[in-house]
This record gives sequence, structure tokens and C-alpha cells, in this order.
Amino acid sequence: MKPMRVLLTHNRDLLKHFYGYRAVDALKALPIELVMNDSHEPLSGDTLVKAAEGCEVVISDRLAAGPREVMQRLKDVKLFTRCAVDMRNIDVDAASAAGILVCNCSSGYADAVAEHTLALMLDLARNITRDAERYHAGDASHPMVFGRQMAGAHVGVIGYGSIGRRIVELALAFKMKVTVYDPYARFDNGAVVPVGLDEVLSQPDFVVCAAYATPETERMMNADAFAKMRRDAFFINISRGILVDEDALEAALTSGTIAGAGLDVGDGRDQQPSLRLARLPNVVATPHSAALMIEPSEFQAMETVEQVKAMLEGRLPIHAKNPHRLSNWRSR
Ligand SMILES: NC(=O)C1=CN([C@@H]2O[C@H](COP(=O)(O)OP(=O)(O)OC[C@H]3O[C@@H](n4cnc5c(N)ncnc54)[C@H](O)[C@@H]3O)[C@@H](O)[C@H]2O)C=CC1
Ligand SMILES: O=C(O)C(=O)COP(=O)(O)O
Repeated sequence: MKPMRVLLTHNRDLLKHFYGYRAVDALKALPIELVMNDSHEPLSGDTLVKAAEGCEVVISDRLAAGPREVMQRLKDVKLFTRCAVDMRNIDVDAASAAGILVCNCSSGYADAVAEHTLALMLDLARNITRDAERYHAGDASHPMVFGRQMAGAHVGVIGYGSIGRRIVELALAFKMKVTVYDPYARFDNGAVVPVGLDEVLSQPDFVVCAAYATPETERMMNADAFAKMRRDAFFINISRGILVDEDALEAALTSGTIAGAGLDVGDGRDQQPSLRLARLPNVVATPHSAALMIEPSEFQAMETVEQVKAMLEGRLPIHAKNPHRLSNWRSR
């Protein structure tokens, strides 16, 4: 019997950074024929359809697109597994109608994104980026504006899911006071004070958005919300751009309604913060890079290997691992 053909769409760069050679070795150890994208180009549209000819499985990178017209033409594919959480650009309904099972990966991002959140908070409070830029430009004078320390400061976290919980743990280790707003969460950590939305906005030194995108959270950080924050408070968003009204945030940042913002997400093309915000002097912005770390990428890559094994061993169907994300998929 011919071995099962498995297409790995990751191009050379993605393979190196986001798939990992450990997972490739694990795939090569399976009784399959592995088809790899040996170029520096992404596979999408016609090139994806052509490369997938004769393949029963497609392991797709986070950038590969599987719209309706592609799904309908993947004639031999039975399993389309996304080596990522996000399913934007993947038409799951069209895939199902074509008899293709679609899987994504569980997150594994909590540590990476929570660490990034603390990095943004530390950077803002200590003026690290600004002082480093100033020093780099040759100005070695002591700063005229002193920074603020984490210990004793108050952080309010909106959303007590996997990332929110980890942010809370890190904040507590920094000896911060922590309050959390999440109407749907169970509060099982006595050190965390659940509060209402007004309170989580109005009292802390840092307000962090870590809730997922739903119709209820859409643009919840609007002009009213920023007006409730302290004038010396920092706003951090690592969740989704859609939770924030960027015009209102820009107005709050330029009018002194809040002190500054740390942003990893926004309304940009790939959910980055908009450049007009990133360029403000009281903003530290990263291009949606909080989760792009070696460890979670490896973890997800190994998950896709497990999915291929399940396919080989007839243990399908495998269900999408992250049902919460269904609500996110619709709003992305
Ligand atoms: N910046 C990045 O690179 C990454 C961002 N994310 C985003 O971070 C967010 C959180 O991710 P996870 O913690 O993994 O999700 P999760 O599903 O574990 O937690 C989300 C939490 O939001 C809460 N929530 C829902 N509606 C709410 C509301 N109206 N007010 C307050 N809280 C509400 C839920 O009860 C839940 O506890 C998601 O939007 C996700 O897309 C996830 C991974 C990477
Ligand atoms: O959910 C996010 O914001 C991420 O950056 C990670 O998502 P992905 O695994 O690339 O779909």
C-alpha cells in the first residue's frame, strides 16, 4: 500500500521559525510520504491546490489561506490541520462540505503572551524604550522623568482566561495589587479580587485587556471607558484590536486622559496596532508578536504531528481543540 502523503505548507522561513525541525523529524519518522514547500514563498490559491494533489493531509502554516474556492479543489485531502489557533482565511464550512476535517491547535500561548504583557508594562513604567532610544542617539543624561516600579502598583485585568490568569500570577510575583473583571470566570485564587467593570477601569495604575472578542466585548474600550481610567494610568491590549476603539484611544493618549499605552494588537492588517498609535510618544507597540515564540510554536507543531498520527491510526475525527476561539473566528 502506498504511504499516506502529507503536505507541509511552511516555506523555508516559516519552517525554521515557526514549525521547528523537531516536528519535521517526528513527521519523517512516521510511515508517510512528506511533501515539503522547499521555497521561500507561501503556498496559497493555485500553488496550494497543486502542491496538495495526491495528499490526504495538509498541515497548513498560519499564513496559508483556505477560502471556499481552494477547499473545493482539494480533491484528495481528508484532514486540513492548521498549525496555529487562528482560523481566519480558512472556510471551515466549505471544507466540511467537501468532506475535509479541519483542526486547529490549542493555544499554549499563556506564558508567552503574559510575559509580553509584563514586558509592555515594565517598558512603559520605566521608559525603557524611550531612554534606550535617547541614549542610543548619544544623550547620556539622566532622565528628567522618573519611572515607576511594579511593586505596590495596581493592575486591573479584563478577562480571566488562560492568559489573564498567567498575567495575574506574574503580577502577584511582582508584589502588585490585582483586581479582575470577568463576568464568566470562576475565581479560585484568593489573592484576586473580582470587581465590576467600572472599578477595574477607574482604580488601577495599569488596565490590561485579556478578554476574547465577542459582540459584548467589541469596542468595549471606548471614549467612556478611557474617561473612567486614572490620568496617570497605562492601558495595555494584548487580546484583540476589536476590543478597542482606536480613535478613542488616540484621543485619550493625545489629550492626557491616560498616561500611555502598551499595544500588541489593533486594527492593522494582521491585527497589529495601527501605526498612528505606535508612533505616539507615550505608546510602546509591538507588531502582534506576543505569541511568536519558539516554545509555543514547537508545542503546536508537535500537536499537528499527533493529529497526523491519529489520522494514520484511524482515530479521527479529531475535534477542533479550542472551542472558545469559535467566537473569535467570527470577528476576525
Ligand atoms: N497577542 C497575541 O499574540 C495573542 C492574543 N490572544 C488573544 O488573547 C485573548 C485571551 O486569550 P485566552 O486567555 O487564551 O482566552 P480564554 O478563552 O482562555 O479567556 C478569555 C476570557 O475572556 C473572558 N470574557 C469573555 N467575555 C468577557 C467580558 N465581556 N468581559 C470580561 N471578560 C470576558 C472569558 O470569560 C474568558 O475567561 C483572546 O482574545 C485571544 O485571541 C491569544 C493568543 C495570542
Ligand atoms: O491569537 C493570536 O493573537 C496569535 O498571535 C496567535 O495566533 P495563531 O496561533 O497564529 O493563530
